[in-house]
Amino acid sequence: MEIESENSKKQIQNEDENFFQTIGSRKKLKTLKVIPNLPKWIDESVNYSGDIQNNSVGLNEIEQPIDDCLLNTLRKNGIEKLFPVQKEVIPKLMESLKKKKYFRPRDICVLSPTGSGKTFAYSIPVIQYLLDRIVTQIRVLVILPVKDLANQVYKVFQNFCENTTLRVGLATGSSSSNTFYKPNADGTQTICLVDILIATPGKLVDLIMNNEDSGRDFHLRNLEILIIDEADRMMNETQLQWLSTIEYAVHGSSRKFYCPCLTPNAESLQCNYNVDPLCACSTFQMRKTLFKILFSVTFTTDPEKIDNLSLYKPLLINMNSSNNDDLSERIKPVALPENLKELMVISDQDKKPLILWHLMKNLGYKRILCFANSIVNAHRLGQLMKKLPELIVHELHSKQNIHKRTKILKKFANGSIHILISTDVTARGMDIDGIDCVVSYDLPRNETAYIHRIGRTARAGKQGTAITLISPDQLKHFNIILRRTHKFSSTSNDKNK
Ligand SMILES: Nc1ncnc2c1ncn2[C@@H]1O[C@H](COP(=O)(O)OP(=O)(O)OP(=O)(O)O)[C@@H](O)[C@H]1O
Repeated sequence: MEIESENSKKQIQNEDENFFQTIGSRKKLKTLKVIPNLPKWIDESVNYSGDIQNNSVGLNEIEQPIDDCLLNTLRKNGIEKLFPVQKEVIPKLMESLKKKKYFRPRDICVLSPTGSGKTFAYSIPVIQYLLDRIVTQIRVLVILPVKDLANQVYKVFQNFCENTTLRVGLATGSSSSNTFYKPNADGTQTICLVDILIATPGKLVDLIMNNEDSGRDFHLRNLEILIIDEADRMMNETQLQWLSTIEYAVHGSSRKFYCPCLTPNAESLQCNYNVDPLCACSTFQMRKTLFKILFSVTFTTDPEKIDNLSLYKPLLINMNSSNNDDLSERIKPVALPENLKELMVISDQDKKPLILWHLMKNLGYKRILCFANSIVNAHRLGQLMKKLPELIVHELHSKQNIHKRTKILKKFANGSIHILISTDVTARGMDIDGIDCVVSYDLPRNETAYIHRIGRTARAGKQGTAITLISPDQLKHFNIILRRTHKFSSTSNDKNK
């Protein structure tokens, strides 16, 4: 009897466990994996190998020839070969831009690892496209998430445009000049002063909106090409609604227009030229279309965010060459720089500053970029490290103004600073020459942050080391980050782990 009642008790308990989740219980419930419903164009991506060592080509070896003045600038900067992303993307963009007069080009989205040369991949073809323009108008807009990055890209464009008649403008919160248009001699018209505008979203929205309010002379009615660098980060800047503001500034109040060829009753149907097939009306409106080009290391798997970009028949070029069957995994960060060595040091929190000192003094690293998770942490560590002998240490964070940050970065690049302790403000896109070691002093929050941090070294095919300092209790979290980062990375990366 007793045994029977024991059994029935157990049975009831098991049934209960199946129906109820007890809060705080250790039992793991199987959770179903959510598979995002991603658009078909991601499945139809064209994949290439991003191997800089084996897949670079000579400057004259691509299908569409690069103009002599751009070739001269490249050679002057010591560039003799085009990296894989440049080899694949430059001819495709040139071809799309050539045909742009007659056909609306497919929008292009490029995924490529950190330090693989994405900036040249978009700057060369758009400058070449503008070389024979007659009237100066803002025709190209490059959007970047932060001032420091916008500054960096501005310098690249300025360098390429030096021996041309093209003018480049910079619109960030701290840019010294905000004059992009001026009145002509008799004051009857306005003259545009820039062909290519590099901007951060906040400043650009401010220029567009204030122009509307106060009648200033800023407009984007002639904009033809929109380049979105660090596209995945830009997709998160939703609070400003920067993309719809730009599109509004280009197209005016309505992006739709009446399409009489599709219906006898013209008023009853509007043809959305973003999604509908080309027709007589849409070709008539061709001048008003905006060619969108996106560059990123990582990409969102959120279908809503992708949809918000309203891309036109997008073509995805993936330099990560992962052929994973799972669509959502294909656009995740997969490839790391080829010559990157990843290391981790398990240490108690109070020993970490000494490890940093040891790396510099005993292991011979010359220039270390060290990441902390907050301004307070960076400042505290900076103050402590400054007390250690024979080390020149500086800190860098968003509370410093852009001029101070630029000055520090310049000093760091020319070797006058040994260790730069930074928040994640420098983690994305910053190209600082000669960093031989990146240290994550605080554990990065996720795999995306980790990939961007370690991507500050081993750039352009060079060697580099990334070291993560972790306390024993962080090991589990760091393992998850590593597993996600290396899930599909190539064997060349695996051997460096
Ligand atoms: N063909 C080339 N030959 C030699 N160096 C190059 C070449 N192309 C680019 N570089 C150099 O490689 C470095 C990295 O380039 P870039 O900043 O464009 O990389 P990125 O892919 O945009 O990186 P991130 O994703 O981190 O922003 C730069 O210093 C650039 O001058």
